[in-house]
Amino acid sequence: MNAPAWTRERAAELLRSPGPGDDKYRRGVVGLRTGSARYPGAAVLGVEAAWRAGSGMVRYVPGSESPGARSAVPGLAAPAAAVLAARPETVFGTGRCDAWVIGSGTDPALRTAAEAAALRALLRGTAPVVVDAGALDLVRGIGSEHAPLVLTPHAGEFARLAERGAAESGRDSAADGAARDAAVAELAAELGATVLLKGSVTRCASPNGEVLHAGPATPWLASAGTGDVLAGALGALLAQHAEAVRADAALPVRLAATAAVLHDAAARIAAGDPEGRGAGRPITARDVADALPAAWAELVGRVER
Ligand SMILES: NC(=O)C1=CN([C@@H]2O[C@H](COP(=O)(O)OP(=O)(O)OC[C@H]3O[C@@H](n4cnc5c(N)ncnc54)[C@H](O)[C@@H]3O)[C@@H](O)[C@H]2O)[C@@H](O)CC1
Ligand SMILES: Nc1ncnc2c1ncn2[C@@H]1O[C@H](COP(=O)(O)OP(=O)(O)O)[C@@H](O)[C@H]1O
Repeated sequence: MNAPAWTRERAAELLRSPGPGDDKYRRGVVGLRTGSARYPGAAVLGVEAAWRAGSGMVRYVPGSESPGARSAVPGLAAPAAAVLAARPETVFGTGRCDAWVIGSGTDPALRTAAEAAALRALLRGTAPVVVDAGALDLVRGIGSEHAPLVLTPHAGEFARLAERGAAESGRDSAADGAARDAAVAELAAELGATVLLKGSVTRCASPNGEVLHAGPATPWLASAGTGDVLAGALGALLAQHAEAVRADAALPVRLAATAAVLHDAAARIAAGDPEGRGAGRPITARDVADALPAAWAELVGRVER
């Protein structure tokens, strides 16, 4: 049986617009502990997307790196400086957060013990956490008491996490779609976490076996950094619904699929590819983040395409 497609209409129902009783805190505070000396750009992309997907406040907390951590290029700005330059609205340092994004732009091989402990504390907290890229390996072994988690692996990361061969979880094809759905649902059940497997079709599974499809997305999305944008946007949506997420175990998988639909809608606008079949023009991850507000308006029906 095919998993249901998460439609634009269903996604729009979860895009929460502010009302007169809102303030920046009530609208949702998202914290990002992402990026590194090696990958400062990933921090910028996630922060940008978190703002552009409707957060009331975005906090950025640089991870602690060993003194020997090397940037990819000597003299490259540290992630916090890059975030500040790109988005001065961002609030730096710790404070109350309704949801977290961790792992984007980090390499587990370079992680310090102090950083691992700080990330495990978030994973064992109460605020929902988007677990991306270099933090995915921390999920195994945190125990059964943990925050609502949404893991966002690409196919290579999924294969490592699920301890499967890449061929089993790699490229999208209709023939093995059902097997891939089953593999994503199995991992979600095993880890007690929502799993969002990125690809042309993004597959989202809840621990209780619900699987939703978003896409196929515009193939222009297959570009470095767009996953960092997705993680930031998903963090924003989780922060906006954080209280409901703690009460309703079915919500994270729907928010994950909503983030994927919003992300694709932004990429289609940026690329000039409304049908999502590869018409239009090349885009960058930053273009996708910049188009999130227009995609939001399009989904909630405030503007024509
Ligand atoms: N501007 C930036 O700072 C950017 C930083 N990035 C960060 O770079 C780090 C490394 O991420 P990567 O994904 O490149 O490397 P990884 O080391 O996680 O995975 C790449 C390996 O997985 C395999 N693979 C299989 N299926 C794949 C798929 N569908 N997509 C990608 N790889 C697949 C590749 O062949 C390759 O061997 C992450 O922390 C990521 O967040 C990237 O997001 C790119 C942009
Ligand atoms: N062929 C494709 N068609 C449409 N979208 C794709 C395709 N391949 C990848 N994507 C999307 O592009 C994004 C890539 O994310 P990811 O692999 O994490 O990249 P990065 O780590 O460089 O940010 C995901 O949202 C994924 O769903």
